[in-house]
Amino acid sequence: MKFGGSSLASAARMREVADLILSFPEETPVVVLSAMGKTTNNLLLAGEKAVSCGAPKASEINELAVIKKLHLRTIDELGLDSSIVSGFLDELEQLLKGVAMMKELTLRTRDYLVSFGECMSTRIFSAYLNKLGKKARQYDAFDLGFITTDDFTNADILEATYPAVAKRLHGDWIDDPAIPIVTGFLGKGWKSCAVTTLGRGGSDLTATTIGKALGLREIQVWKDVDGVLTCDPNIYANAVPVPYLTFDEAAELAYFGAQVLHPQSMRPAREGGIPVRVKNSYNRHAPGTVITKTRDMRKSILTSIVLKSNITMLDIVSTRMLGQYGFLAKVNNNSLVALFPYSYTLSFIVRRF
Ligand SMILES: Nc1ncnc2c1ncn2[C@@H]1O[C@H](COP(=O)(O)OP(=O)(O)O)[C@@H](O)[C@H]1O
Ligand SMILES: N[C@@H](CC(=O)OP(=O)(O)O)C(=O)O
Repeated sequence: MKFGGSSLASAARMREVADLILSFPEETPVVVLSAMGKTTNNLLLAGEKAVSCGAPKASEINELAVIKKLHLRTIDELGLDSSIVSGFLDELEQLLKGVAMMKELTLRTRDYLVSFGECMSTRIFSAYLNKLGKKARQYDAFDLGFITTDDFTNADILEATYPAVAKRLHGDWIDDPAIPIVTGFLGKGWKSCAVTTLGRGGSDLTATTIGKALGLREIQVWKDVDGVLTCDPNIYANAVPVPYLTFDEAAELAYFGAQVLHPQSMRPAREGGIPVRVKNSYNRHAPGTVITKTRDMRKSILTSIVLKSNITMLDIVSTRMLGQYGFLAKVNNNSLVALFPYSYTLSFIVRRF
């Protein structure tokens, strides 16, 4: 079960999520959590401000105060001990001072900086479940076996992750059963051994990776909408849930910008043949969207519409392309979104910078 930042924005939401998990007493879920609310955005903003504010002012960055307030208030309202996060909050402040001194925020430091969000949310939630009498154990994905490429801010999960995660979670469960509470979004670079992140929204990928590693029956991704909708609800308020999708359809929607799922997250589920259910933590009885390998295609012609902004369409027309090959190899495809090859026309859709 994965819960995104929108499901964990406050102490009240944490209570609700705990209640939801405990409402399946016969299940033994693995729980994956994102950072609370908008914490990742605030950490990134704080990092950017630190670059230019000068070391003495780093402690006064507004986003740092917002992050501190949210986490300390949540701990207080849940009746937990502030020592759960105080070490992280102190270190975060030191890190921002360091960034301010260096006047530089590398991609590697950026990943370390944002990791504080998931490290804190999982510790708070795990402590809360334990307080409720439900035994839980917190895991940092980078210590659990999530091994990634060293592409900071957009790392890819390596194959070695699956056996490593399975071994650790099985072993711990046999030794001392407790609900695992795992940080989403984070990994460990295989060469650098530094904290990496899986790209924005990467906790969905953490969840499907664990699903495949353990061969689970189902992967549930809990959001703040009634499933994957026919359109982004911020663009069209009357969008309705799509009850069934295939992995390919969901991956395609995510790739073309439907923010609801991480673009890579369908891959492990597809490889493991594990259904993904997208549910609403604010409306738990809504059926949501079930994503599987195949579905009945007879009823729907159009599944969902994605709007992608800042793109340009380029048509290249030349009769010299007829019967030729190797033309595409010469095209710089760094910003390529889609390509339509015809006999002597190439239509490109590229990102606008
Ligand atoms: N086609 C779509 N279906 C559902 N939600 C969408 C779609 N396109 C964009 N969204 C947005 O995605 C949000 C959910 O994704 P996200 O914010 O990543 O959730 P979480 O933080 O809970 O993981 C919704 O609140 C909605 O605004
Ligand atoms: N906290 C990270 C990872 C994530 O998956 O978040 P969410 O589940 O809230 O989209 C982010 O904001 O990108």
